[in-house]
Amino acid sequence: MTTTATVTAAPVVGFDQVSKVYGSVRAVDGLTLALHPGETVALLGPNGAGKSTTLDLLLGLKHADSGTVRVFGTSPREAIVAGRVGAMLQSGGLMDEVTVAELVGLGCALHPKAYKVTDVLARAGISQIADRKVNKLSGGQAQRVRFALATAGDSDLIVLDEPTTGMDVSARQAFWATMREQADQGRTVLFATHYLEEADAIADRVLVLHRGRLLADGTAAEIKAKAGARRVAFDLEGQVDEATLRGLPFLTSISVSNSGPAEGSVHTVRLQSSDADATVHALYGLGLYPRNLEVAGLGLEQAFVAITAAEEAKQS
Ligand SMILES: Nc1ncnc2c1ncn2[C@@H]1O[C@H](COP(=O)(O)OP(=O)(O)OP(=O)(O)O)[C@@H](O)[C@H]1O
Repeated sequence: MTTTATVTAAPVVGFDQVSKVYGSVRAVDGLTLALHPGETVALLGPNGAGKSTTLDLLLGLKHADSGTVRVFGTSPREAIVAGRVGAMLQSGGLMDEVTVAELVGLGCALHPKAYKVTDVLARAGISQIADRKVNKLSGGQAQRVRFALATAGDSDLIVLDEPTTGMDVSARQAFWATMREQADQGRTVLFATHYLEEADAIADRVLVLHRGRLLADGTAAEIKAKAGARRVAFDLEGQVDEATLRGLPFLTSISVSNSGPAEGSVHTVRLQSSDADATVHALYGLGLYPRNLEVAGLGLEQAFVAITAAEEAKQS
């Protein structure tokens, strides 16, 4: 992978024991992490986990109560003034009474390493609405304008807070194709999302935040493995005693649905187990004959739910 980022010893982003407190809420709690050049990193976490606060700290929009935030080895403000960071935040921030072209033109004018306005509009897929007033845009179009502002110049780090919320499927695909190009040119991309399939498909690295702390940090495959559980699915013919199935060892969840042509003829069982081999062994031990048996790892979404639920259980 080529890199346009200046090679320095400092990471692209460095958080060292960073905390941010609102009253009694520790939105970010002793967070330490480093992002490296060329990485595409997804920031995941349930509502209120501290994702937006983390991005605001990184962009210098909020200040840490303790710890240090460095961006390219400098303060966030210095990095932004130098044009090294492009950002797309969740909502607000678009001036109403200007056209799309005027607003993007302003974004370009403010960027020390700006691209041509027409190129920025084209890349974000908004050339055709360039003359439209910003307050007349649909939600998905407004997101594209925010994306255009985040890519108005040649930044080394692009920060995106829930960038595809409100975009339709094709807009979302086009958005990620553009983002991939940015990453392939060596830029570091950090995005917060609730769409776990996007994180799975796009990110080289996934950070899971929970109550302001880093709960997991690795590739999507590592996060899935960390959840430890596997999915098992099979069909059972004839009458099924659900209570017996619920007694299988190592289950973390189970659902039984009627899937045959006649009521009660075939049941499809889907379960999660922390030891799938032992669960399946016990199933045969009950004298049952599972058909169409499938054993698979967890998807990122299921792994995320399992990891955060386990942490909730530990803390309560
Ligand atoms: N300005 C504020 N004043 C008080 N509390 C705040 C403020 N901003 C955030 N919080 C609280 O800090 C915690 C973290 O919020 P944050 O918005 O960073 O989470 P998030 O992970 O981005 O959530 P979401 O997925 O819902 O966008 C939440 O409990 C939130 O209520």
